[in-house]
Amino acid sequence: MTTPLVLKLGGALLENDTALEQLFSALTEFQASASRPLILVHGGGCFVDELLAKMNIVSEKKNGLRVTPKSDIGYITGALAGTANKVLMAQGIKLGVKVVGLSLADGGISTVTQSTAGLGAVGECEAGDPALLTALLNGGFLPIISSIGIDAQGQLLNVNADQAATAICETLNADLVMLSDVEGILDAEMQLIPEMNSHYADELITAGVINGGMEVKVRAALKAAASLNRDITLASWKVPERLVALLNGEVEGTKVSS
Ligand SMILES: Nc1ncnc2c1ncn2[C@@H]1O[C@H](COP(=O)(O)OP(=O)(O)O)[C@@H](O)[C@H]1O
Ligand SMILES: CC(=O)N[C@@H](CCC(=O)OP(=O)(O)O)C(=O)O
Repeated sequence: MTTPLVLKLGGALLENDTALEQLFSALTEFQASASRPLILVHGGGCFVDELLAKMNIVSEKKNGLRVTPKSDIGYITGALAGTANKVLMAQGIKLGVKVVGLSLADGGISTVTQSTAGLGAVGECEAGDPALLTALLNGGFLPIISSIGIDAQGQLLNVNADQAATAICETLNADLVMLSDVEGILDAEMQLIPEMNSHYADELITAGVINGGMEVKVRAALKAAASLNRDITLASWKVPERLVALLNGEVEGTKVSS
């Protein structure tokens, strides 16, 4: 099999039907021309925020990760493995793509354990068994994977979707492109940083220039870059006419290397 490509989708993209339609049409164009196995891993923090707000639940993040009381994990599972996953499947189905909706727990594609950082039902994930994904890719299916995991004790866990994408990338020894609301990592003057490595990232995190969700994303990208010995791309979904070129490896956004 040629090297698969894992594409992580996050941010407001999931709530933007026009942008999703443009993205899926770029994906079908890419698949037709590149004939390369493609896997989507998605977030949906925006759906979680909305649902919890409707339930009058105040949600807090620590260092970019959502504190997840056990009493909230059912709602969060519904928003991520339910709404977000099915919204993405719907876009694929409209274009005749053979989509399969999964979570990190399906077929052991990732091993998830509860975080010890005192965040409640939050999971940390590692590479798992590639068998299910390989079978689906060989069958011409497009796996769409949410970041809900289940640990060995059967607990549902909320995993950050950038970390989930990293684990799936490691499961398949794949390339990784992460699409977000920003064009890449920005410096203190809000200018795009084209290349990032671990030393520079540590410096910018210490200085507070990289924070919140981007800190989690950069650390996840650095981990994948080191374990797979390949560059990871962080880019924006907001320039649809550039998406096919981006998926074909043309330089966009920030390139993260170990
Ligand atoms: N140095 C930085 N460069 C770019 N974005 C940053 C930076 N530091 C913090 N951020 C924030 O991180 C966000 C991206 O992280 P996040 O919202 O978790 O993305 P996603 O939901 O796509 O995974 C940006 O929208 C921005 O608000
Ligand atoms: C533990 C943790 O922070 N989980 C995230 C999972 C969703 C996510 O990562 O969504 P985006 O990629 O759209 O930000 C959350 O609850 O928001």
